[in-house]
Amino acid sequence: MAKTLYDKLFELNTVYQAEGETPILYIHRHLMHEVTSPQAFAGLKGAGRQVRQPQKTFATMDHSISTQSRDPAACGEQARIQVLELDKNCKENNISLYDLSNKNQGIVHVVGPEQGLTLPGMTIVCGDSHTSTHGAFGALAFGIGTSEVEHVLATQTLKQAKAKSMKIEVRGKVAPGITAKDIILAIIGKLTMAGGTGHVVEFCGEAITDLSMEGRMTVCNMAIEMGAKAGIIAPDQTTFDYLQGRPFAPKGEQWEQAVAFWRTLKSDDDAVYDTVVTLEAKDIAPQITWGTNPGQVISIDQQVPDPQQMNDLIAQQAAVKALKYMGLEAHTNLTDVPVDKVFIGSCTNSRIEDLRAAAAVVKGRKVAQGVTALVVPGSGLVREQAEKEGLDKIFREAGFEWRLPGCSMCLAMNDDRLGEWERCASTSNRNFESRQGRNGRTHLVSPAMAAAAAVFGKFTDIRTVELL
Ligand SMILES: CC(C)[C@H](C(=O)O)[C@@H](O)C(=O)O
Ligand code: SF4
Repeated sequence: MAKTLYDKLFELNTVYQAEGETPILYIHRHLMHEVTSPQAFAGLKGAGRQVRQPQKTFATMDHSISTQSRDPAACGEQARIQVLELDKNCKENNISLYDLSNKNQGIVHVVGPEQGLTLPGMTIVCGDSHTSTHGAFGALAFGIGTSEVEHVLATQTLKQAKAKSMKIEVRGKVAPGITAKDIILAIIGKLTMAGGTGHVVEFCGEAITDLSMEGRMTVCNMAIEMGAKAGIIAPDQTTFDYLQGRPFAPKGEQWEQAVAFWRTLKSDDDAVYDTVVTLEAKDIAPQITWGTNPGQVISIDQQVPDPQQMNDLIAQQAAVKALKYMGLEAHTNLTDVPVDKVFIGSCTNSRIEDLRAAAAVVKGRKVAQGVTALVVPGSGLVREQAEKEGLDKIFREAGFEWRLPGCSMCLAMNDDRLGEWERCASTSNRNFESRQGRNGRTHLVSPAMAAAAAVFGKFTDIRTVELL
């Protein structure tokens, strides 16, 4: 029978299967950060068990750290304990750690691909929902809970039922200025935040294969925001070119063999999916969320929707509540709405291409009066590359803060957060109530749109902005 890419990845990595039982997958890479690992290590220790394959686990520090200083105590006692626990646990168990003094340190989903740890065909897990990012390489990658982290540490395997399959095809080419972030927000807008529930989503079509690896990661990163278990994109030459020469990528003859195998990782032409969704790329305009879930999204040239015009009662009630929280009226043009803060960063949009896109808009301009704007590179290597290209200078001269790598203002778990009722243009992936700080208001946008909001002081249609 014809197989989908997901079928192939699942079969390839199943090490135990029996009638009436949940299959068991082998796990190639276990990524880790300071927030979801301490209890897992404690559980393991309590049970007197060892880490089964420490060389397959890689850790970094990202959530509970400051991006203004490398002092582990900078974000308070709880954060300090988390960070030091991770350090201790990695040392005790021979696990590689990119700690705060390591130049490769950064957000776990930026670091993995960058190091070549993320390879096609692999199973990759992490105690973090945005592990779906790694699916951009044709890996089966998904977030797991803390008890599963413990299980993977002990066995290097995981019980996993097979999900349903969904194909999302984005046909044709996007218009100039439209980015991966706009594509995925438009998809979530169409499907809603629950549209992918129970599915592993394969993204395909010309607009997807046209994307760089950075763009593909942005798309798969947010698969989780429509409720999907994972997102995947079939590997191709773009994938191989990105990976070649990375520290953990295969070398020499092994590289050739690997690429030959990776080329087989695609859905058969006549493969059947449980759900199929199609979008036309040319219809996608710059996207911006107006509400408190990522499905509450519009094109920048549309007005904020009127709940009274919504047929679905639940959607209507959610919209009323969201508008109240966001301090917005129906029929508002968001291009009339000022912002207080701008956050360019997170595992969705903190890679070099994202910073280049933002810098292109910022160049020759200044951050608007009253706006606080920060750029937080996703990793030490992204930061280094950006500095080599002089992007840091462009940002600093315009009045942006240029930070050290970490999750920063994506979530209110460190020293960066929104003040009460502050409005933020953010390149991150979640906009629920208080996500970026108590009673903060988040609008999810692309890096170029965030940069435009910073320099014009209000949301701006990137298609109207001239590059200086
Ligand atoms: C802290 C962590 C468990 C969490 C996640 O799983 O996604 C975080 O990364 C987030 O983005 O909310
Ligand atoms: S950057 Fe944000 S979404 Fe990504 S792992 Fe960190 S907190 Fe989660």
